[in-house]
Amino acid sequence: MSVLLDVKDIAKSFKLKGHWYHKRKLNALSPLSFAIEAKKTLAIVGETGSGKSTLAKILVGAETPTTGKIYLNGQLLKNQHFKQRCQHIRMIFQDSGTTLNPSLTIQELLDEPLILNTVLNEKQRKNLIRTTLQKVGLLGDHMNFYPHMFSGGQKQRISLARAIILQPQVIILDEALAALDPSLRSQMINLLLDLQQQMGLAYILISHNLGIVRHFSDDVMIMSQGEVVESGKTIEVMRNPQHKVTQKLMMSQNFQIK
Ligand SMILES: Nc1ncnc2c1ncn2[C@@H]1O[C@H](COP(=O)(O)OP(=O)(O)OP(=O)(O)O)[C@@H](O)[C@H]1O
Repeated sequence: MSVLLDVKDIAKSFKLKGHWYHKRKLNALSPLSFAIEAKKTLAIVGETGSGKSTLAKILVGAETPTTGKIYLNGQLLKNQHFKQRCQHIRMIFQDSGTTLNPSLTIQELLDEPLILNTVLNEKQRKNLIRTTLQKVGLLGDHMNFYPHMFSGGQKQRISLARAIILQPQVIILDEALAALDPSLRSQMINLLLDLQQQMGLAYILISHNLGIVRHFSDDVMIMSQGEVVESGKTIEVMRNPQHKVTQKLMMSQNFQIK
């Protein structure tokens, strides 16, 4: 398998407010590199403030890295090409479902990215919206409904439909499964795994929950204070955690693999 997303030496520092002769900087991310293949999932785990969201924002183009480069299919992603970036790398948040604009129908919500990013006519867009809703386990006719007519789990599926409608290659799941109860969560994980195979997607899973990370990811990166302290195959890292941050995380969740 060849590399889909190649992240090389990405770092980020924020300038903090201060006197002009005493400007302070916060290093949110020290230079880090990783690569993901299609149909694979990389989990990013770390305590609060470890830099996970900053990294995710850089990947989707919402933050500019201080240094480093990102390649998708061998092509350098330019920071200013936001449209190209958001077509290929999409993000779903924990509360994505609740942020759906309540005054728009599902059809209008899913039509927005298509109008902005494609040259499809109205009929083609409507057909694509119908098939995308079916792909995420909803009905084509749900396009005429409003967000408040859906449950939390269904709203998360609508966010997923919005994320996949432009046929992206990478989806970042930022605690996207955290708010779901265990049975809805496993349904959503199975759906995500099916879509991964069908569409050749790579996932980046940001999660605090080591149970989800173990079930869902192939590889894991453990972060602390902006640095990757441990990384490797999820099962191997969890069987034999080397770094004290990983060990502490596992102990705090009473998590053990024999
Ligand atoms: N816009 C910003 N300006 C200044 N500092 C920032 C900014 N965004 C993030 N930071 C700082 O960068 C560091 C990393 O933050 P980040 O949100 O990436 O952590 P995180 O691992 O996602 O945490 P959480 O799990 O709580 O979301 C923190 O110290 C944070 O305060």
